[in-house]
Amino acid sequence: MEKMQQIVGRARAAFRSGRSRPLEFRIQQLKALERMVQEKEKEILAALKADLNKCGPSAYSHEILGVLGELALTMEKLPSWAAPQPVKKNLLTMRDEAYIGYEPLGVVLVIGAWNYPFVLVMQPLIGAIAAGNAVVVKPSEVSENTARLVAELLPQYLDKDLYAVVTGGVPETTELLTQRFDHILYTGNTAVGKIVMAAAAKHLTPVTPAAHFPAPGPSADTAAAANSCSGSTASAAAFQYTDTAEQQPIWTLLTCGTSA
Ligand SMILES: NC(=O)c1ccc[n+]([C@@H]2O[C@H](COP(=O)([O-])OP(=O)(O)OC[C@H]3O[C@@H](n4cnc5c(N)ncnc54)[C@H](O)[C@@H]3O)[C@@H](O)[C@H]2O)c1
Ligand SMILES: CCCCCCCCCCCCC/C=C/C=O
Repeated sequence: MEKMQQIVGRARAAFRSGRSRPLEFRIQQLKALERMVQEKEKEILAALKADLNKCGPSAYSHEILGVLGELALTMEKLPSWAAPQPVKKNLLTMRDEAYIGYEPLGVVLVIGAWNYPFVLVMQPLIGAIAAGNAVVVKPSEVSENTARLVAELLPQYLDKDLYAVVTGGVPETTELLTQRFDHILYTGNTAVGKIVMAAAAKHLTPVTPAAHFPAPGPSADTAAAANSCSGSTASAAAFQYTDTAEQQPIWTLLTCGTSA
């Protein structure tokens, strides 16, 4: 495994080149991601089946439609989301052009969890690309087939330097977290959430956690049960919670406003 410093350094250098910023580039990368999900749907579903025995309508709607829906919405709305917002002038600014302009933050780390292993890395990735950031994606090692597939596919469709994938488990995530990121999007249990936030604090990096269901690490059995083909109370409840409380447009978290 390439040293984390090199991976993050390459993403930062690519971000500094400025090429992730133009709206046309961001939309082109999102289109490539859409093409990836459409062309590799069978492989994605096979990985979910191998990891979690997840299949049928539950796998398709959450992990494929969920991602395609996010992509379609983001590509449609991005021009208006990214446009400068005029602000009211006052005596001091009346001779100025006053507006809020949205800027990307830099290099964003996305840490995913095992139970929705594809959608939980793809949705934050979509938001981070849309906002013009470079991204390092760390899929959950527990769903190893999906993690391997994400690592194999993303470089085939996206800018390799701007958007990197790191696979592996606790040692790799620990090493990755020694690096400075400009924002971290973490999904997982609360105990690891505290580790992630403590590591981020050393660099004053803000973290957006999605860790509201404290849970012990899964066994193969619990993973399979929670995501069985027939569905389960556990996965339905998780979906409902997320649907009502967490489907926020992440891009708003990943940009900072500046006003003239
Ligand atoms: N709110 C939501 O949207 C949402 C969505 C999905 C899952 N969840 C929560 O996440 C839980 C599943 O999370 P999990 O933690 O079991 O998933 P997990 O075991 O897949 O771990 C999540 C990530 O943390 C990393 N990690 C694990 N131990 C670490 C350590 N010591 N140091 C640094 N990184 C470490 C892993 O590499 C992985 O990428 C669910 O049961 C639920 O509670 C919440
Ligand atoms: C036509 C229906 C499309 C629905 C797509 C929604 C996709 C959302 C997937 C959410 C997955 C989040 C899981 C959270 C788990 C918490 O433990």
